[in-house]
Amino acid sequence: MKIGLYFGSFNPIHIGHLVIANHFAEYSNLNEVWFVVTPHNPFKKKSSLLDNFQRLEMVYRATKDYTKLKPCDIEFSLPQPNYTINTLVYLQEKYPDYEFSLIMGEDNLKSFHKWKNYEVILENHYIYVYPRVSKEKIETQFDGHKKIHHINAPIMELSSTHIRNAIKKGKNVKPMLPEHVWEYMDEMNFYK
Ligand SMILES: Nc1ncnc2c1ncn2[C@@H]1O[C@H](COP(=O)(O)OP(=O)(O)OP(=O)(O)O)[C@@H](O)[C@H]1O
Ligand SMILES: O=C(O)c1ccc[n+]([C@@H]2O[C@H](COP(=O)([O-])O)[C@@H](O)[C@H]2O)c1
Repeated sequence: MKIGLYFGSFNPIHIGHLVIANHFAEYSNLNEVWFVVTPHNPFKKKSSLLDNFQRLEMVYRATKDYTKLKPCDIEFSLPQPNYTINTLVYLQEKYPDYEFSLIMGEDNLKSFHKWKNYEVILENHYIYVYPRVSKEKIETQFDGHKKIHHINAPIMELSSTHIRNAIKKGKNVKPMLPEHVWEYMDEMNFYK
């Protein structure tokens, strides 16, 4: 079983995330894509984050109609901030027969050399990188690395930050969110 791990805060999950995950589920050799909801990204402040379970609930609602896309709460029970290496080691021990790969945007690859034990991650896992912002490839120290594959996926310039700010200003953000997520956020008055 080949699993693509798509890590993020998902505060909230939006159409950009869903389009990417679905692209990998449909056009790569991955059997499933798991959205790993991160309680605390070591590079981000935790203060603006919605509760873990509410972010997980949004991922659950976004993926429930897609058989190959799954929410994953594995990081909720691991030490924080959440270093990806710890999660990968834990998952590999729990599912020894699965092959876990990472899915990340080109923006994240630029700072990947600052991640804890990134060399160990690269030794043991493939990384699938998709473009962000422009179709022109961003150069990094990982160019040509045999474990890193660049995949041509659709670009949607959306971000959770933009969505949260727009909601605060009273703007309509409905088209940027999976329908069930928008309904839940609206009902719960999130980010207002
Ligand atoms: N529009 C998008 N298209 C494709 N990938 C995205 C998009 N937005 C974010 N990602 C990627 O999704 C993963 C999880 O992202 P994250 O939850 O941090 O979302 P974000 O929209 O970047 O959030 P924030 O604005 O709060 O930083 C990261 O790998 C990030 O690069
Ligand atoms: O392991 C690390 O050192 C590390 C450093 C920065 C980010 N990450 C993980 O990368 C994921 C996506 O990050 P971001 O910046 O797009 O929110 C999230 O799950 C973080 O925990 C991991």
